[in-house]
Amino acid sequence: MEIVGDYEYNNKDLIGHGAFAVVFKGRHRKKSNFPVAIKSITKKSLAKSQNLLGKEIKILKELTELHHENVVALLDCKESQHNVYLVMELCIG
Ligand SMILES: Nc1ncnc2c1ncn2[C@@H]1O[C@H](COP(=O)(O)OP(=O)(O)OP(=O)(O)O)[C@@H](O)[C@H]1O
Repeated sequence: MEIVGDYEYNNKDLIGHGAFAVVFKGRHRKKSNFPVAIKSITKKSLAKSQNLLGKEIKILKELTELHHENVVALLDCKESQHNVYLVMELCIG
């Protein structure tokens, strides 16, 4: 299991990938019935897309403030030596 703050994911549980990130299905470490999506961005690719990521975090934070059922909330942001992680509510369907 990979640990991201209060959350964890298994490398096998890949959901998808976008222009600069891979997204895994994960969960809260203490609440196993609390599923999340963990977006992992390598710092290498960050160098190319720093502006894009900055905008995405800003927008996600603003949207999270709305507490709207149709808007995915950003739960946490963490970084390791090589990666930046965005922990979000998991969208199903
Ligand atoms: N919160 C989430 N819940 C469930 N699946 C998600 C979530 N966020 C992303 N995904 C899945 O991971 C894939 C990649 O997401 P990501 O945000 O990296 O890229 P994208 O939005 O598809 O494209 P781009 O990189 O161009 O913005 C998505 O297509 C989706 O299938």
